[in-house]
Amino acid sequence: MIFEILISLVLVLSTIIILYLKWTFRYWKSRNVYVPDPSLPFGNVKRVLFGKENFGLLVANIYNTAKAKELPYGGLYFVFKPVFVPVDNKLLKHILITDFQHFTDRLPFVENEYDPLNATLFSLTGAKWKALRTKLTPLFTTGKLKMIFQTLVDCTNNLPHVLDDSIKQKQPLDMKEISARYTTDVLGSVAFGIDCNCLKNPNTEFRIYGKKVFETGIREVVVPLVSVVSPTLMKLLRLQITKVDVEKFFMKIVRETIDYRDNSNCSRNDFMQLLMDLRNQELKVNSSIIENEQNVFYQNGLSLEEIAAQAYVFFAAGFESSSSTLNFLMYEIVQNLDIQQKLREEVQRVLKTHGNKITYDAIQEMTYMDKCVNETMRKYPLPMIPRLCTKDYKVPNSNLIIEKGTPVSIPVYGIHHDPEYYPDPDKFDPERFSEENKNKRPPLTFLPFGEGPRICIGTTSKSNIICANTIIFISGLRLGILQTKVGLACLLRNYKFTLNPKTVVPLEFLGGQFILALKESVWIDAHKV
Ligand code: HEM
Repeated sequence: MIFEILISLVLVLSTIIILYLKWTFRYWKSRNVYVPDPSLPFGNVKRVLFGKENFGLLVANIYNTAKAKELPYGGLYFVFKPVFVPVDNKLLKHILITDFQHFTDRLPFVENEYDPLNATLFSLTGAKWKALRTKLTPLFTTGKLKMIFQTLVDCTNNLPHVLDDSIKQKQPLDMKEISARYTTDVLGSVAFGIDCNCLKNPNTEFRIYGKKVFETGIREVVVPLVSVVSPTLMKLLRLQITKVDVEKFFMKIVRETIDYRDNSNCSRNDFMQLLMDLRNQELKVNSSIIENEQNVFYQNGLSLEEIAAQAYVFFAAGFESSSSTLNFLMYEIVQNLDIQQKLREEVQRVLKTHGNKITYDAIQEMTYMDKCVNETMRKYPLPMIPRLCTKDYKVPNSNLIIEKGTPVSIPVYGIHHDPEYYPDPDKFDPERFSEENKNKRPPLTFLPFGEGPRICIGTTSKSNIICANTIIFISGLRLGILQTKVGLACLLRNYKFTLNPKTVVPLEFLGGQFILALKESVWIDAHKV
């Protein structure tokens, strides 16, 4: 009898869930929004959740199909959560810039009481985000970047040893690993003030925990899933995005560094020092950009947890993006040897006029390198940028209302591979970024750093940012690009590179990810010039 009751209960419950999902899956169709057919119970992301498809590429497919049907937008279901995908170029501008006050946040957001290391600029919301952004923006001025430039160059000191060893031992270089170790050295040094020496010793504690930040398992799929589908449940269950051992490690490092510098009265040219200097600075922030928040928001100096969180996000946000850019660029120039040769000639010629030293000004003079880096970020960007609708939004020239709480996926990969903007999009062609060609494209067709007030903080802004009543002109080279270029100049000045047959061509991306992560490494052979 009990068994029969149980079976009936399960049947009734399953029917209710199926009916609920079926009803949910009518959401976009009833609003006349194109959506690929969802399937029960995962909507459109079954293959993503089972590690078979990259989420950014799924969004790109929706962009392509909607664009082919001449539609201004499309949608998808992340399990049962409807997600909006803008396609039209003008609509993108509204969401990212003009009507930003409707889309100020991104998922997943974080409650800092039980996930302090994730209370970063990337995940904070509303006025808290605005206040912190205003506070941290001055850290990225040209002057500050010039100040830490030598630290970047020092991190390349061990690169030639790694190359010489591989030549001596006739072993190919695992470019993914080398880029990751070099980037860890740079970010460990500039964000945490630690000499990691990962290029010399790949098994340092910093590299081990740095790797853990990006390791994916079931937990790394389930927690972000809950955060997108039900932020309320995330709060109720006090789920933490950061892994506990990773949090402990980074908090310990920051505490020790701060104590050491305070007690020994020593300082360094790095972000950790700049963050420490912000400890006692009170700031009056005009948060009028965020509606329904109090107009003026007072932010106290940074606490230890806040310093740790920002150093951590500089590492987490800067690591994957910068190291993969270097990795993909090396892959492209071993496939296109004429481009490699032209790049090497530029590096050697410019360095000669700078006393054979890699200087800030020398890097800025390498214009062909700039084109190559841009073309790499076009072909291999962060494939999708998330936003969250924070206030109901009526899409211009349509009856559609994007409801508060709806996640928005900006289809960066789709745009960067759209033949209307980039003919023959799979071809690696740095000349797409000549002044003439750049001017031919509409705005918002190159989004490697995002756009609008939430654009990557390590970037140049076309607009000026108002901070504590002072206008700060952010200019010069972006930190992420700067470290990629410094690494590249060091690699190319004395070495040639060819593709090792171990590399799987064409490259394949891992499924189940939000970034373009490679399934297999890029293997290359180094030769002295
Ligand atoms: C080639 C290197 C890099 C690329 C391609 C890149 C790309 C991006 C992108 C696409 C976003 C999202 C922007 C948006 O939502 O509109 C972002 C945000 C961010 N990035 Fe970067 N990034 C790079 C390097 C760095 C570095 C080196 C740092 C730190 C030192 C950094 C810190 C951040 C932070 C803090 C945010 C969140 C900004 C906010 O919400 O206010 N990034 N980045």
